[in-house]
Amino acid sequence: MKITGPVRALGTMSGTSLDGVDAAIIVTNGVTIESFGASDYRPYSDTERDVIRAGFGQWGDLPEAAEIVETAHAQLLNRMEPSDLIGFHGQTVAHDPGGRGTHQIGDGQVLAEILQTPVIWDFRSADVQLGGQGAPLAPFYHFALAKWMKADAPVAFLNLGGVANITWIDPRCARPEQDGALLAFDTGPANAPLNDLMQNRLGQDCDREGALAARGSADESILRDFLADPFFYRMPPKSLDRDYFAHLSRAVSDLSDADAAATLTAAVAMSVSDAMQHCPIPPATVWVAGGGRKNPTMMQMLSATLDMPVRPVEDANLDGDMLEAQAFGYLAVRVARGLPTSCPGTTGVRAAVSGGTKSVPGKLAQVVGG
Ligand SMILES: Nc1ncnc2c1ncn2[C@@H]1O[C@H](COP(=O)(O)OP(=O)(O)OP(=O)(O)O)[C@@H](O)[C@H]1O
Ligand SMILES: CC(=O)N[C@H]1[C@@H]2OC[C@@H](O2)[C@@H](O)[C@@H]1O[C@H](C)C(=O)O
Repeated sequence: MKITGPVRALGTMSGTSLDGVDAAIIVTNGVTIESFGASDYRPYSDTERDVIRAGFGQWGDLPEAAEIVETAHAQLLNRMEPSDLIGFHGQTVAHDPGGRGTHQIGDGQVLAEILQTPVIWDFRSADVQLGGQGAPLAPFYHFALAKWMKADAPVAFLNLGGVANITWIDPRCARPEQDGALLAFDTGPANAPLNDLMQNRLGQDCDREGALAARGSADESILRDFLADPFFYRMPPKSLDRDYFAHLSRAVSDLSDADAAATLTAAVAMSVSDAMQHCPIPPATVWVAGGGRKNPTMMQMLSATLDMPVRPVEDANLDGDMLEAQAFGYLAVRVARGLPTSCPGTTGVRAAVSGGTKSVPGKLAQVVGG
């Protein structure tokens, strides 16, 4: 497929919180954003979630979990408008960039056959093979968003999913792979330890609206220990496995429910605040996407800890639930055009690289990047 102008790309994301699959249309030439299209969501059932979660931390084939991921995507995408190209992230089950690599399940060729549409997938492997972290990959999309927003001074995007990641952008640069245009890295936990606490103690999926944390007080000594973790002493780019900070849920085991939730919520704000020291200059605004922006206690703690405005991306007319899905639609178009999807400033890769594998209906997968 030769891309000369804007195409309709359908991007998908099945994130670390395992709530379900997001899908969103974006019209783009892989450089500028022309417009946003429809989006939709398909939750995983409890049984599906349990099967996928059982695969977390495993590096081998997970046929049952992979089929669940493929089927959920196929059901969701089949009920959406057709597109020219699909960007399929898959589901991350294990991530160890300095060691065993990164492992996303779900086969793009299967989706290409079912949906009769070209699919770009396996976005992270080429980056890891070239010495990168393989994550985060949304930063090249954040760069396009900063241009779309007509930002004229550095801004940051903060994604609060299971893990938190930040992208610092200098929109005065012409291209995202240019030196000094982007700095991106995972900052620490977002909702994963808090969700685990809510599940284990109260059988709830999350601290809805931050109501529990709002009633508690954060434990300063646990937070001090948390910030002493070697992860915070590493220079970016750096990335995290979802469960790297799982021990934090155990560290709060002697606290009341409310104090434990407050401590885990404060840990998110403290680690984002710690991350700011790496930004070349402070961003004018921190634009927040991901489920954590719907937690008012988390947002208040962030505002109290950071020295700049912290605003949900909705204030810029964006959909904070769909940013990651849009990102993988955008990146799919870049891969199809051979444009880079990561660079030293975003993943620590040796040089800018165009990752991804392309599968077309009826054909064997062919690597187009790397
Ligand atoms: N109303 C709400 N109140 C509090 N927390 C919420 C609310 N809505 C969503 N969340 C939190 O956001 C999480 C989902 O966030 P999101 O969908 O951004 O994660 P993800 O995309 O799966 O993760 P990642 O970006 O790490 O892959 C939920 O698990 C929950 O913890
Ligand atoms: C390996 C992996 O799937 N990482 C995810 C995860 O979820 C958030 C954070 O950790 C980020 O590094 C990444 O996802 C986003 C979409 C990214 O690549 O930009």
